Amino acid sequence: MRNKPIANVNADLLKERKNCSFDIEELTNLIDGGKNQTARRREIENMLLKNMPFDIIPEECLSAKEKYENAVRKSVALNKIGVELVSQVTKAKELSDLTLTLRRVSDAYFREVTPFLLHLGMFIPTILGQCSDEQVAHWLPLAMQLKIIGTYAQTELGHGTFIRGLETTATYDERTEEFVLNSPTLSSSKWWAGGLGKTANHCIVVAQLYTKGECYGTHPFIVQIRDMDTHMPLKGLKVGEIGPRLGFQTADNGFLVFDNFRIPRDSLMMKHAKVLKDGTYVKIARHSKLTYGTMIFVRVLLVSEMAFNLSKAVTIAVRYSAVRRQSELKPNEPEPQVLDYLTQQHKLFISISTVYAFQFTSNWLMKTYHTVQANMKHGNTDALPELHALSSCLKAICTSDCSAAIEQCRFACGGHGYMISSNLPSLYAFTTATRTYEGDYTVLLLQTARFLVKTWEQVELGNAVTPMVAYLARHQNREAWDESPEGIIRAFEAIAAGVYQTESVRSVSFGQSDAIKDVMKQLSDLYLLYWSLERTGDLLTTLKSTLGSYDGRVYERLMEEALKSPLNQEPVNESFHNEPEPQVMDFVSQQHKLFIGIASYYSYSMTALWLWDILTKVTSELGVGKTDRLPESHGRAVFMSVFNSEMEKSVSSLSAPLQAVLRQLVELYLYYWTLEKRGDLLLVLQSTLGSYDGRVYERLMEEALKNPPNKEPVNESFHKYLKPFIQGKL
Ligand SMILES: CCC/C=C/C(=O)SCCNC(=O)CCNC(=O)[C@H](O)C(C)(C)COP(=O)([O-])OP(=O)([O-])OC[C@H]1O[C@@H](n2cnc3c(N)ncnc32)[C@H](O)[C@@H]1OP(=O)([O-])[O-]
Ligand SMILES: Cc1cc2nc3c(=O)[nH]c(=O)nc-3n(C[C@H](O)[C@H](O)[C@H](O)COP(=O)(O)OP(=O)(O)OC[C@H]3O[C@@H](n4cnc5c(N)ncnc54)[C@H](O)[C@@H]3O)c2cc1C
Repeated sequence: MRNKPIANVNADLLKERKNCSFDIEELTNLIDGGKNQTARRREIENMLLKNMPFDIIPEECLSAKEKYENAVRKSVALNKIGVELVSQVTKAKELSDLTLTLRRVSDAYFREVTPFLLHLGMFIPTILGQCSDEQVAHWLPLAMQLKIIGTYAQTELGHGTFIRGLETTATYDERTEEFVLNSPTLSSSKWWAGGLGKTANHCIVVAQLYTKGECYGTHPFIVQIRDMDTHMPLKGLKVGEIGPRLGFQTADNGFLVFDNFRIPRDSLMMKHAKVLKDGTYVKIARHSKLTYGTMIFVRVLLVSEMAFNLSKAVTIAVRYSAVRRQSELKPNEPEPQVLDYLTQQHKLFISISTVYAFQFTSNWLMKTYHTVQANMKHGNTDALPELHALSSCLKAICTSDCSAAIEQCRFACGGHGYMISSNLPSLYAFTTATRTYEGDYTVLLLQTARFLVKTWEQVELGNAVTPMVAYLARHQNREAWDESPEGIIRAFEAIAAGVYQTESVRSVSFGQSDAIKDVMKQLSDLYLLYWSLERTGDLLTTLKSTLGSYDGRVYERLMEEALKSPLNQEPVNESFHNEPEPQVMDFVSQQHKLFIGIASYYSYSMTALWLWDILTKVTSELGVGKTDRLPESHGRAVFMSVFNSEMEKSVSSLSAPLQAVLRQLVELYLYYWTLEKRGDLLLVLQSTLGSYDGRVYERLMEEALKNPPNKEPVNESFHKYLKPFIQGKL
């Protein structure tokens, strides 16, 4: 693991490494958190790697059954050493460093994941976060020493996102002082829990708690599911593996069905609520969502997990790009390294800076998490809503960006990137799942939006808000976003970028050499510039805001808009009489994801027919242009115009309703891509720099003079605040 000299290193790689402008060891220390941490990490890694058995046949060449068995074999070997190491540690910081090192080694050890992932990642954290002190004293040593192996079964066939809709019931029977677990419907079957299929003998089960005929909502229970000796499922349970999936092949994700399965009263995890022997329900928590605590913890963890997984993918792709040579640029000269192509750098360098963005943000987020936890120990839950919003938003964005970036890394490796042995497909499969599990991307962004809207209301009322969202109250920033979902999301992206910038500057401000500082600054700038270019359309959008209009008629405009709402077009909504659960198809965000697929299908089929006739012409046209973006726009324009015209030709003989549907698809395709690429469109069409007459400087000045702040020589805030402040009278 240490940078030992290795024989037969590729000459191009050696050359690239010699060009490095900074000391690699210094950067390694920065990432690890200091020299001592680097040394300790290497010591543990070397010890583990020396003592662990390796694969004889590559994991990917085994059958599903063999893969699972091999994963258990390796997990046991790793955990045996892990338990030993953990038992030697006394300080909390050492334990957290060790746990991270074990997690990272485990990552290098398994191409897929260990079946113990949920035990370490959710079972133990839930014991810590949801059990009473006595329960922790009982369960934690058993779990830490792996005397029991647990998992976390919350999701059911019918519900993952909507936790309050879970159907598994835990009904208290005061005669026997037991809870009775039942799965009343097929859709209430627990589904997905990692390690449940074959490995775990204990399980945290989230179920609706009933006592004395009342339902008190979802609560976590700790439940033994298999015999400790025979490992057979206990009577009253149906348990198994859910079947092949994308990635997670060795995680043995499972299902679990209860049939009048009895568990003792103290199986209820009683930190936040308890049920007394006589069945009385006692609420302890000061915040109703404290039972969701493990999810927050894992969302926080995932930011650093994404940094790590992307760092692996981009290291693979950058090394390979240095080695790979392709195309003849000048006759009789060597083919260039693909890393030298600007387009290749465009694909890869953003991933490098993203790794640092995620890692610095993750360090900060973890600190914030611990601070909020410490406050909650003293009964103060004030910061929990913001932590929830922040961890939801950062989890959603980093998992989504990470899987997209890993896919870019794979593209950057051409055909060989498709090979399982490159590890890029496995990295992609693992990270793309993170976008869904522990809270779906869209759903978590909507949670954050909910928090931002509430904060915005406070800002409007002139009330104080927390420092993280204080920018909402500043006039200039208010103009940088609007109240649309994209605007709200963008505002939070701005926070993430801001954290990265301040944290990276803080982390490199002492100790580190100028060379490292320069590189970190470049990476930070790249990240900010990349995203401001990616989101040019958003940045250029006009305000479109009821709150930020020039004339300040905020309340009038809010009322006008409210009256336009379809909900206000009928005095009583039908949900008053009847409240069906919505189909996910009814969510506009879901339709946004799906309908473009239908429209694209028709667009591609129409264009394919047309393309067949004029293949040669199109091929030469697509060759025009020097960057990725122009041909992409060109290709899209071709799809749009062909789809539009060919569809018109072919629908004329169809019935009117079908014609209408097909025309809607054309419109959807055109509008979708207009919105997706509005940055490109606005840059081309509404630019001071790209006008037909080339009067760039004149136009820049004209635009500047139109700027409202230039309409008055001195702003009134000078008299109100700045002057008294300067004169010491404030
Ligand atoms: C290796 C693989 C491992 C994978 C494992 C898994 O996937 S395990 C399975 C992982 N599964 C998932 O991750 C499932 C994802 N689903 C969920 O997390 C939730 O069901 C939900 C958050 C979407 C909605 O929950 P809901 O319907 O109960 O809530 P609501 O929307 O009606 O909002 C009411 C209020 O509650 C607030 N609030 C909400 N959460 C929190 C919180 N944690 N803290 C603090 N506050 C929170 C919210 O802001 C709002 O506040 P306001 O505005 O009234 O002041
Ligand atoms: C690899 C993997 C491992 C997992 N491991 C575990 C585990 O160990 N334990 C466990 O309990 N669970 C586990 N899960 C389950 C996971 O937590 C859920 O799949 C996840 O929370 C999403 O829920 P869902 O599947 O019900 O999706 P749904 O909520 O049904 O989502 C379907 C679509 O509906 C949309 N949608 C849903 N609600 C809304 C809304 N309110 N507004 C707008 N759009 C909405 C979503 O955006 C999505 O596009 C795992 C899942 C995976 C993929």
